[in-house]
Amino acid sequence: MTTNRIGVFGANGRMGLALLEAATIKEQTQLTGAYVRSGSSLLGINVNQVNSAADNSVSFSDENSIDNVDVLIDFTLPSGMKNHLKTAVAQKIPMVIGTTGLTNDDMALLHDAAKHIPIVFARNYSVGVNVLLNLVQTAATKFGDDLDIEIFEAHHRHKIDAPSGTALAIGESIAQAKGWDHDEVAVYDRSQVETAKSQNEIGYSVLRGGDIVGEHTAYFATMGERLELTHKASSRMTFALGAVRAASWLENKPAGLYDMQDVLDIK
Ligand SMILES: NC(=O)C1=CN([C@@H]2O[C@H](COP(=O)(O)OP(=O)(O)OC[C@H]3O[C@@H](n4cnc5c(N)ncnc54)[C@H](OP(=O)(O)O)[C@@H]3O)[C@@H](O)[C@H]2O)C=CC1
Ligand SMILES: O=C(O)C1=N[C@H](C(=O)O)C[C@H](O)C1
Repeated sequence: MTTNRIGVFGANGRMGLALLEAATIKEQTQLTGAYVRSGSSLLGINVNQVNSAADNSVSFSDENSIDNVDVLIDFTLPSGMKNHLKTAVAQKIPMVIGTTGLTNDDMALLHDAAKHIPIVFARNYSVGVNVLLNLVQTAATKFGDDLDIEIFEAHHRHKIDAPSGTALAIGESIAQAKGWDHDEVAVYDRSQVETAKSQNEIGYSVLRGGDIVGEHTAYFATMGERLELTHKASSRMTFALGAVRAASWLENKPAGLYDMQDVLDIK
């Protein structure tokens, strides 16, 4: 296997820093780009000064000057991701994207871009959550119709989007198995719904606090019993190593939109 040269957008972010380390320590990959915004005070500074586990031959550089990379990784915000996507398409460089909080319009841009370059997009790069996406489909269909489905997620105090991308992916996976339109069955705010819960709903609830890396529980509750399927991430390196694995998997793939279940071959 050849060595993939990896460039990381948003390299100074929480995930960015973990990705610099993951691309450095994986044998099949080499970190060659640590991209930050134009004007960042980090430009020119060795990445090793910010994360001592990251390759000390690389310095932070401007996100508008990409070269010497085989694949780009983006865990930023939707506004950043859209710009980075344009750059990747213009330079025909495959992308791994983990940014959440995307709108339907943003998703349409991803689908368009994937006509030109191969892209892996996943709202969670852990193995556990991608297995969970299959398990919830089994749970949702093995109980009868008298079933209440709720999804709870907890994250650190800095997280902006809610519910998390992973919570929505779990809900969409359940909706698909039930033959439901997710947008029609999702309930985000029960305080405004002054009726009892119906069984054709997926309810979401959210906690934000401290340094929680990411926790998700899908509840399947009926009369007399309740099944709870929980995933807990305890390190961002889990996501970063998954994303770097996806970057290696992308080598020689044709243009198209893939996800982490494709990478893990568990669809
Ligand atoms: N799919 C998955 O497995 C996971 C996904 N995530 C997602 O990754 C994203 C980032 O999370 P996290 O690292 O915690 O966030 P941070 O806030 O720590 O980092 C965000 C990074 O994005 C950069 N950025 C933001 N806006 C722009 C822009 N318009 N142009 C260029 N760069 C920009 C920031 O740069 P600056 O400092 O200059 O603002 C910073 O480097 C979130 O959407 C999160 O939900 C997180 C973990 C796992
Ligand atoms: O913002 C985070 O931190 C995370 N975001 C992703 C999400 O929105 O699901 C994945 C993970 O849970 C951490």
